[in-house]
Amino acid sequence: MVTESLRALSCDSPDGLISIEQACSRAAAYASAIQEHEEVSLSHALGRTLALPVKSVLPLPPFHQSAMDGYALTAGDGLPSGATLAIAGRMAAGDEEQPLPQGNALRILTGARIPQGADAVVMQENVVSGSGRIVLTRMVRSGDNIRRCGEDVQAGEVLLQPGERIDARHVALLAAQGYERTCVRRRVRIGILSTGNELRSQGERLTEASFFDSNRPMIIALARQSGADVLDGGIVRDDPQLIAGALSDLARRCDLIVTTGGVSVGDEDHSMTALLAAGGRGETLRIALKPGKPGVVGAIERTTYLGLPGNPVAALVSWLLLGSAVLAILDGRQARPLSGMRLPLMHAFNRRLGRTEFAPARVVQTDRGTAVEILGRGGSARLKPLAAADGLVRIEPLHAPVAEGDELMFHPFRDGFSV
Ligand SMILES: Nc1nc2c(c(=O)[nH]1)N[C@H]1C(S)=C(S)[C@@H](COP(=O)(O)OP(=O)(O)OC[C@H]3O[C@@H](n4cnc5c(N)ncnc54)[C@H](O)[C@@H]3O)O[C@H]1N2
Ligand code: MOO
Repeated sequence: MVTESLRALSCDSPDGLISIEQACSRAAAYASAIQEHEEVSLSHALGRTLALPVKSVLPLPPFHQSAMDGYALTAGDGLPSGATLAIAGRMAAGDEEQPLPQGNALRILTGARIPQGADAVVMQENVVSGSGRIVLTRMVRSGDNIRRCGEDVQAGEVLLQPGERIDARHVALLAAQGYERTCVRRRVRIGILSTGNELRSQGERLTEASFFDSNRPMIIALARQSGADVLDGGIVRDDPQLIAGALSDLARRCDLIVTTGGVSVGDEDHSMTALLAAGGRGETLRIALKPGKPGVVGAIERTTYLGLPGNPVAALVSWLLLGSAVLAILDGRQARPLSGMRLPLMHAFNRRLGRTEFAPARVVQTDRGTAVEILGRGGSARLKPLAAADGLVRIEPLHAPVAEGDELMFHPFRDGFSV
């Protein structure tokens, strides 16, 4: 096995395969951050990237408030179980403050302002009430069940940094501060086209040797999931001049152009030639990645170019890795690694050493707990296993063969699937 491993490695290394990290930084080197900002209402902020820091204008909570339904009282150095207090009034959330006479308690509900003089709230479960009074059944201490003004957020502190991708949690924080609008970066504009004489758009008639383009709809969907505006460049035939024309046209209107197909070594692989003919610059990559070995990265003036492989699973994996690195730069964000967890593989998986491999996999429950099962092994052109999978497993270059029970990193599609 060792001899076979060494042979596999020595085959790959002279090929000059670069690591995923090197490929991502090569791709990212052709991108620079979009500078334009715009103001959007909070209801349109989801998925957008903050352009400026957000400072708090209010302490949160804005006043001392009750954390429980119960009774507000003055505990001082502590009120023992058995202490009896008259109920002097009632305050629900949103009510004006009521006076609290010394030695009394005030019926109080969660979220209500703590009245002057009170320093604790006793939960209603910890009293016996009746005839307008309460008897404590537990010791009550000063500070019990009170949310203090500013304990969450202090006025004037920086709450969110530029580059933060706004999700529901950030919307909640901005809303709690009373912000109606927020300043975000302009959406990234991505032009997407497919190359290949064999490809047809949905609705077109298929010939004997043609089939429907699935990459462009997939990349459009992925780009939209990541919050970009998309320009659909259609299908372009395998002709370097035609592809160059389409690239020049998109370069005038987009921050990033993504093509699929034509990045390998075949006679009809024209991405690099077309990029140069369009006045661009760039390089062909050969990455220690399976699927997704070939790729072209570059730029036409200020527009970044990403040429992804034609095989659909390869296109998807390359987009998740290279696409996310480029988008992070364009959008002024930190590139986030795909989220994931380690899970055991439920079966052995034989493979060659040398490349990082991503494979569609589903989560299964076995007698020994949660595990993953690889689907449609090795098929970088197969869509059905991809659609049936819960995510991708990542196998490291030197992990071969993979034994049953070996732990692999599993990246679920639902989190981190948009880049
Ligand atoms: N001699 C070699 N041949 C190949 C190598 C290699 O190293 N040496 N690499 C293989 C790998 S790995 C991949 S991945 C592909 C990448 O090829 P291209 O990016 O040049 O893509 P094409 O040849 O144009 O297409 C590959 C495959 O994918 C189909 N395809 C293309 N576009 C679409 C689309 N929009 N929707 C659906 N399917 C698409 C295309 O018909 C081909 O079947 O090269 C290997 N070859
Ligand atoms: O690496 Mo290709 O990208 O196997 O499908």
